[in-house]
Amino acid sequence: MTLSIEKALELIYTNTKQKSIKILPIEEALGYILAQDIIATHNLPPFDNSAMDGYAVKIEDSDKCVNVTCSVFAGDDFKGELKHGEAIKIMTGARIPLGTQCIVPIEDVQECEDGVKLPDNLIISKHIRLSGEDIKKGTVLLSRGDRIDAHQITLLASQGISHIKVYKKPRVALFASGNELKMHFENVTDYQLYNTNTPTLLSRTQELGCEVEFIGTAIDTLEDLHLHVKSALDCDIIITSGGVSVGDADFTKEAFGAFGYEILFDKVAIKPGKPTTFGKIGDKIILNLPGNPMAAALNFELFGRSIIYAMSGAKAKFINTIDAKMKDDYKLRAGRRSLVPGYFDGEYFTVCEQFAPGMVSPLGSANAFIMIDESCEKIPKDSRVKTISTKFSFTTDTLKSLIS
Ligand SMILES: Nc1nc2c(c(=O)[nH]1)N[C@H]1C(S)=C(S)[C@@H](COP(=O)(O)OP(=O)(O)OC[C@H]3O[C@@H](n4cnc5c(N)ncnc54)[C@H](O)[C@@H]3O)O[C@H]1N2
Ligand code: MOO
Repeated sequence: MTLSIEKALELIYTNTKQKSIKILPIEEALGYILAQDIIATHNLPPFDNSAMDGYAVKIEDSDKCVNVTCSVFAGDDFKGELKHGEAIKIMTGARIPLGTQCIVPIEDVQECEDGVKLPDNLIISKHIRLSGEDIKKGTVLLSRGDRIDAHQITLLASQGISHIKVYKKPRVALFASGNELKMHFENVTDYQLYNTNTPTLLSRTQELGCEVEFIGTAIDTLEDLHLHVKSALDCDIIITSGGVSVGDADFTKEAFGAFGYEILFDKVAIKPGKPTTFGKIGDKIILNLPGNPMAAALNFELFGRSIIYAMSGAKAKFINTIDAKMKDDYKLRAGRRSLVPGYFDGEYFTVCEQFAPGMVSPLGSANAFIMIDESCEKIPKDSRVKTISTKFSFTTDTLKSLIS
């Protein structure tokens, strides 16, 4: 039965279990998904401090010449107290001396006989960074399901957190099938071509934070396919390409069948990508993509990416879109949801000049695609479309419609 994309994605999300957890030092946690909430254990800044190199002074000394008694540097444990008629020279980040009411930047004072002449417009608390104004002890800094990027590591380090609980990365096994295929490091003859799907999926799954195993390229025999399936079964997700159509050498589903393949869908109302197949062997998730390179790549972006997000433990596990305006009119044949690759420049979406399911060239220039509703025959220039990025990960914690 041919399934709608919505139903297919629902089956993916309901059948994919998230990974278990482990503990990692934060310097190794980049790209992982946090498996705990992080609560601030202390204020940041930890103490009131100066935002400027300048002078710690009292408001009532505005427009006066004051004596500079000493200097305080960041990292000093200065215990003295500021008195009327005095200034303490202070550096950015140094703890504010007791009795300070504001900081005057160095460039705002003039030298005078007894020290420095203060301006006449002093404002209470000016240039003082208050303890806790950035982070308050007890607040939730990061939540379970957040993806750890460089700036999340900033927050963790700011709290002196050395180890965190994360979800293990999904382990993906990849192989392609086809007698005509050779690896990029082999020689091809005039009736063969290079396997481009597996290197593509290998790179993309790595980009998406998976640990990846490249099993190889199978020839179109059940025996060789069985060998490849067996080698892939110790991973969490197996993604294949090719051999899912109705040709006499399309054995992929049959080969998985020998291992107890429970197929959850094997036809989707989408163009390209109709024969995309999804299912399980025990708790292993299987995605069989069509062989045609552009079809495989774009269908991976919908189904493969959703499997990875669902397994990753990420809170924002649903693909999200970015609105764009159509650069030009675009006409198409109605009847099936169509995936149309193109380039999103931040404002406009330009459809690739030429594309077809079996091509690789559109993948080089496209950075996004749009999924067009089956009822649509024309998208006018300047109309709004929802682009699905293939270069960035825009995700959301609520399921959104992806259809333009
Ligand atoms: N009678 C029908 N024929 C086809 C149908 C159909 O419904 N009825 N569907 C078509 C559609 S749609 C697709 S998509 C393809 C999918 O076929 P397979 O998944 O079985 O893929 P293959 O036949 O193995 O290969 C298709 C095409 O792609 C090239 N290919 C395959 N793998 C790779 C790879 N790893 N790297 C580069 N190129 C690859 C292969 O050489 C073929 O040209 O079936 C249609 N037929
Ligand atoms: O729909 Mo196939 O997946 O044309 O290329």
